[in-house]
Amino acid sequence: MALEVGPGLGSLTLGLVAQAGAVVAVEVDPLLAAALPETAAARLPAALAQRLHVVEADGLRVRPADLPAELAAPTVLAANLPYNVAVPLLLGLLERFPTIRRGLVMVQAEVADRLTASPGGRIYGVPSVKLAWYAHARPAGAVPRPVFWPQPNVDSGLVAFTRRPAPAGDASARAEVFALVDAAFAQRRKMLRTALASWAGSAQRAEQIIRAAGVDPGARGETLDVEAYVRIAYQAAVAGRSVARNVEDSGPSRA
Ligand SMILES: C[S@+](CC[C@H](N)C(=O)[O-])C[C@H]1O[C@@H](n2cnc3c(N)ncnc32)[C@H](O)[C@@H]1O
Repeated sequence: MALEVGPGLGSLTLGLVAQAGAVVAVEVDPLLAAALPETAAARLPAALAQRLHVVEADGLRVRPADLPAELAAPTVLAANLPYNVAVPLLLGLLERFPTIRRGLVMVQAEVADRLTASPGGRIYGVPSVKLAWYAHARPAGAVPRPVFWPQPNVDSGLVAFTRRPAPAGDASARAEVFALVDAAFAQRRKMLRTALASWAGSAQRAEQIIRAAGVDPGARGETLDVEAYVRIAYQAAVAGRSVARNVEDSGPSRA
C-alpha cells in the first residue's frame, strides 16, 4: 500500500493506483483534495478508482491515526514532494510512519544531491545525516525542467530509499543525535572541538567526548557518518552529569 503526499491534480496518483494495491493520498489543499476522487473516477476504470483514498491533511503533521484504519500502515512512499518543505516532509513521514519500508520521491535537484550525499563533500549536511538515520538513500535519476508544463525554474531529481534499522535506541536517542548534528553543522567549517564547544559546555569537554567516541576532534562535522554522530551522542550521555555541570557553569549565572 502506498502513501502519496501532495497529489495535486493527480498526475502521479493516477499512475500509482494502477501499480499499488491501494493508495492513500494526503493533500493539504481542500479544493484539490475534493477534486481528486472525481478526477480518478473520470479517468480510471471503477476498479482502479476505488483503490484511491484521498485525505485532506497537512503532510507535515499527518499521523497514521488520521488515515482510515485499513490504510494506516503504508509500506511505500511515492511522491512529487512540495519542494519548499520536501526535507521536513520526508524526515517527518519516516519518523511518524514506521511502516514505510521504501520509497521514491521527487525533489529539487540540489535537495536530491544533499539527501543522498556521502560524508566528505561540501553538499553533505544535516539532511544527508538525518535521512541516513532512517534509510539507505540513493539518487534515482534526474528530471529536467522541460518535461514539466509550465516549465519550472529548477531542475528536479529522484531519491530512492530503503529503510534501515535505526542506528541507536529510541526516539529520545534520535532527538539527541539530531541536536548534535544540528550543532556540528551550524559551524560546519570549524573543527568539531570548536563547533561542539557550546553543545558540550566547553571546547575541552567537547574534545574529551569526541575522543571517547573514537573520532578526531580536529575533524569537521561534514566528514562524519551517522554512526560517528551516534557514538559522540552516546559518549555525551555517558558523561552527562559533567556536561550538565559545564553547561550550568557557562550558563546565565556567569553571563
Ligand atoms: C509539487 S507538489 C506535486 C503535485 C503533483 N503531485 C504533481 O506531480 O504534479 C504540489 C502539491 O503539494 C500540495 N502540498 C503542499 N504542501 C503540502 C503539505 N504540507 N501537505 C500535503 N500536501 C501539500 C499542494 O497543495 C500541491 O497540490
